[in-house]
Amino acid sequence: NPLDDPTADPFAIAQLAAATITDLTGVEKHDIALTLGSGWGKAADIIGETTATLAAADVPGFSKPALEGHVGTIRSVLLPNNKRALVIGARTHYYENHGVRRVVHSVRTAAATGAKTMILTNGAGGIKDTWTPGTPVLISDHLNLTADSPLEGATFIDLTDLYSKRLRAIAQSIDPSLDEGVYTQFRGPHYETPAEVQMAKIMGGHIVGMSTALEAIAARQAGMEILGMSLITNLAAGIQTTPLSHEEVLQAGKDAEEQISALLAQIVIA
Ligand SMILES: Nc1nc2[nH]c(I)nc2c(=O)[nH]1
Repeated sequence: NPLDDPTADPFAIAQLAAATITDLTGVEKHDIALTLGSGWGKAADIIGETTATLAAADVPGFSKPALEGHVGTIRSVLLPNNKRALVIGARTHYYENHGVRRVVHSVRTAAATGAKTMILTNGAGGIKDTWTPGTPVLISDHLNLTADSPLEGATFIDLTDLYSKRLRAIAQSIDPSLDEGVYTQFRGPHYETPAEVQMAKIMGGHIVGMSTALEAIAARQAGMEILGMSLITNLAAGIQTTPLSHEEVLQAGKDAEEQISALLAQIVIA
């Protein structure tokens, strides 16, 4: 992967990836980009008409996803409002240890295709005990516990309103029942101990996950407006009495797919 060369320029590789996407999809410019996390995969099918599906591995800087069941694709979707959505189903997680440049490459590539809005979705654990598995929540802010950043050098970037209040208001106008919470990105791949979940709670976190925060910082650096949404697929360790199971996580995502895909379909054209 060209991004594994420490002397490479990640922004040049994002431009190359964007040019490849334009060539392979025949679409000059994309207006909005979505990264679909666990449980959100179905959204791509219903937000509009997919006119091209690329294998992520065919686009410079992308690689085969580590999560089973996550087909590594990049899709160009024509929305009902004639805008173009780039749907990235090929997230690289920080826990794969390929470095933060690979984690945020999809966001930088989306920006290079012209997208001004970045929708970051994920599956996550819930700390609020009023949430049940299958509940989608808006991300209002984040706690970045990776001790890392996609920014290099003296790039001091403001992160206030990182998760756009304007886009959250649009989402809540579509579904007034949507709650919101602070997303805590842990490095993973292990889940948190109950004590670590309590630590996140004490620090003001409501959601625990292993993605999104670093991608959001890179999206802000690229000047994009960001909407983050988590599908609470399990209550975080210690919040619920039974131990976590990956199967439960996958099932909760499946059950919620219809509702959250319909929600996204309305948000992208709002
Ligand atoms: N860190 C963390 N990530 C997750 N992803 C999913 I799905 N559930 C969890 C969780 O409970 N903790």
